[in-house]
Amino acid sequence: MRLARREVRVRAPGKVNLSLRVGPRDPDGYHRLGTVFQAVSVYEDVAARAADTLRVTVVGPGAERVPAGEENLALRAARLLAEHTGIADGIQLRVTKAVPVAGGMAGGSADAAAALLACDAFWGTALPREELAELGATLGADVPFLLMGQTAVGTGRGDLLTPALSRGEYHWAFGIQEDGLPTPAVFDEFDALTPDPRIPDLDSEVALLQALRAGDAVAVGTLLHNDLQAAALELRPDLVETLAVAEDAGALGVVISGSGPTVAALGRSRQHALALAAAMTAAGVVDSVLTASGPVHGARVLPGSDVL
Ligand SMILES: C[C@](O)(CO)[C@H](O)COP(=O)(O)OP(=O)(O)OC[C@H]1O[C@@H](n2ccc(N)nc2=O)[C@H](O)[C@@H]1O
Ligand SMILES: Nc1ncnc2c1ncn2[C@@H]1O[C@H](COP(=O)(O)OP(=O)(O)OP(=O)(O)O)[C@@H](O)[C@H]1O
Repeated sequence: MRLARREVRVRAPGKVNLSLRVGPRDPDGYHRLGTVFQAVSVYEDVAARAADTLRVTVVGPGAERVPAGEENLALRAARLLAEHTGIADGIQLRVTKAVPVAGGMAGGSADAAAALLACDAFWGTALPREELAELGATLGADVPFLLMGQTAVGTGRGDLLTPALSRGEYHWAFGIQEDGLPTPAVFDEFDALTPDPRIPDLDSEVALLQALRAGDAVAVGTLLHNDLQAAALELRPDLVETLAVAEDAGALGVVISGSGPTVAALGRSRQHALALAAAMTAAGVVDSVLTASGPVHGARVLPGSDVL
C-alpha cells in the first residue's frame, strides 16, 4: 500500500514601494513610515511536508546567500506559529526563491508570509488572516502586506495596512544587483543624511492614490517616490547610472525599490518593460533583470497542492 504524502504549497509575491516616506526613528529602533505598496508578480514558493523536526531548505537564485539555519525567516515563521498554537509537530519547508535576495523587494518577508500560511494550512490551525498578520509583523515589517497583496497604504512601521483601490496593470522592469544592501544600514544612512525628518502624513499620498484609482500609469510614474533613495545611492553610487539608463530608455518613472539596491522602472506596457530591461542589460549597469506586473494577490495556497 502506498502512503499518502501530503504537501501544501504557498506562493507569496514580492513588492515595490510606489511611495516610501520615512519619519523619525522611534525608541524601538523602527522608523515611522508612510508608504504605498504594490505586490508584483515575482513569487517566492514555500512547500510544506511532514517531518520529525522543523527544518528548511532554500533553492533558486541567490539561495546560497540566505541563512539555512535558525535565522531563516521561513523557519522562524514555522516556529512562531507552532509556539503560538501549541503544535509540537515538525515540518519540512522548501523555499524556492525568485525575489532578489536583500534587494529591497521583501523576499525574506515573502518567505515568512508564505511559511506562516503553509504551516497554518498544513497543521490545520486555520488562524484568521489578521492573526497571521500580527504574528508576521513580529518577523518583519513587510510581512503583513505580503499576506494581503494587491495595493495598500502602510503606516506605523509599514505594518498597519489599509487596502487601496487600483485600476489597470502596471508593468515593471527591475534592475538587480547581486550584492544586496542590508536594510538596517540603509535606515542608518537615512538618519545620518536626515537630521530632522518629517512625520509622514497621508496627505502626501493623495495624488498617487488618485492616479492609481484612475489607472493613470503616466501620473503614477511621475509620482514614484522613495525617501530611502538618497541613502541607498550614498551607499551604492553606481546606482545613479542605472536609474539614468532606465530614465533615458523612456520609463514612465524610475525609483529604488524599498531599501534597494533594486531599481524599479515603470513601463508603458509589458513590451516596453521588456525594452527597459533590455536597455539596463545592454548598458551593463545591472547583474540581471526581471520583468513583472502588479498589483497581484498576496500569499495564497496553490490549488491542488494538498495531496500528492
Ligand atoms: C524598507 C521596507 O521594505 C519598506 O517597505 C521596510 O521598511 C523594511 O521591512 P523589513 O525588511 O520587513 O524590515 P524588518 O526586517 O522589520 O527590519 C529590518 C531593519 O530595518 C529597519 N527598519 C525597518 C522598518 C522600519 N519601519 N524602520 C526601520 O528602521 C530597522 O533597523 C530594522 O531592524
Ligand atoms: N528566507 C529568507 N529569504 C531571504 N532572506 C532571508 C531569509 N531568511 C533570512 N534572510 C536574510 O534577511 C536579510 C534580508 O533579505 P531580503 O531578501 O528580505 O531583503 P530585502 O528584500 O532587502 O528586504 P526588504 O525589502 O524587506 O527590506 C538578508 O540578509 C537575508 O540573508
